[in-house]
Amino acid sequence: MLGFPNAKINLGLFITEKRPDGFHNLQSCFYPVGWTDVLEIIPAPAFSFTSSGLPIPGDAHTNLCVRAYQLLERDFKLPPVQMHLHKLVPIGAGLGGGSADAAFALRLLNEQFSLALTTYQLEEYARQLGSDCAFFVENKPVYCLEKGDAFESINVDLTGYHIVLIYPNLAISTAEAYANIRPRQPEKPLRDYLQNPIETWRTNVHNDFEDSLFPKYPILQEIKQQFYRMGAVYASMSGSGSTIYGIFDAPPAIPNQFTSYNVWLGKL
Ligand SMILES: C[C@](O)(CO)[C@H](O)COP(=O)(O)OP(=O)(O)OC[C@H]1O[C@@H](n2ccc(N)nc2=O)[C@H](O)[C@@H]1O
Ligand SMILES: Nc1ncnc2c1ncn2[C@@H]1O[C@H](COP(=O)(O)OP(=O)(O)OP(=O)(O)O)[C@@H](O)[C@H]1O
Repeated sequence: MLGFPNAKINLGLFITEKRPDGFHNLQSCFYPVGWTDVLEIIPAPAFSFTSSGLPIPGDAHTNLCVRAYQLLERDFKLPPVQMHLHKLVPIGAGLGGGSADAAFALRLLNEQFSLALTTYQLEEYARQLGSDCAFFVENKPVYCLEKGDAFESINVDLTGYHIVLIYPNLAISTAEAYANIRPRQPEKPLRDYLQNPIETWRTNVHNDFEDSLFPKYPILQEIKQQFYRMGAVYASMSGSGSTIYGIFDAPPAIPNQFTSYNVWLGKL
């Protein structure tokens, strides 16, 4: 069985407080984008996991796809499988790539072996693998609260807009990015700003990670500014970085200065 675990972007990211468990409460809108990995899971005589494409740091035994299989194996008698992941979505990028792989592994195993898990049950498993992971079960635009794993519906539809994502070959660890954050309570909930037209977002739909990461990595701010010079209706960093995205009315020409970076262009 074949799946295409996709990236997400954050439309705004307010980090509101540090929690007693060490994690942070946040407000964000997660929005799926079409930059994908490829994940194949087929029944096999013995369990195996292999990957190709972008190198994934860490031992293959700890890959999130393997951890998804092991999590379900605790509760179900799963037959052995051969899993292959072709990695295309950059890592340490704020795009939730690893979380998407894990969620798609859960979804594919559920289907392949007719486990009959509901969306709610799949989300419960996904939460154990990462804060971003539960989003990829339903994989539709959603307003996120708490650790990024509690959802409310929101009326944000960017269908028809063009998007450019630039990963400037700079991996940022999520844990490290959170460690340098000073949480703040916003004047108004992010949801209120997102309900206004996208043309107004530039002034108040903010990613709080930009405040600590832009001074440290000036290239990130340069890309964002370049997107606005190119006519973006909205531009921002995604998640804990380092990917910067720009949303456009029409597909833009990519300046030469970006050709050495990992660039993805598509439609929302
Ligand atoms: C930055 C975001 O991508 C926003 O969408 C997510 O909050 C990150 O989610 P994620 O990559 O799934 O993160 P996890 O694998 O759950 O956690 C990695 C580390 O990030 C920190 N972390 C993560 C999520 C959160 N709400 N608060 C945190 O403080 C913790 O130090 C944690 O040990
Ligand atoms: N399938 C996978 N894809 C990517 N990283 C994985 C995967 N499985 C395990 N990992 C581990 O997770 C780490 C990346 O996590 P991290 O959360 O920083 O990046 P991300 O997947 O780009 O997501 P985000 O930055 O949005 O949180 C890697 O260094 C790697 O050790």
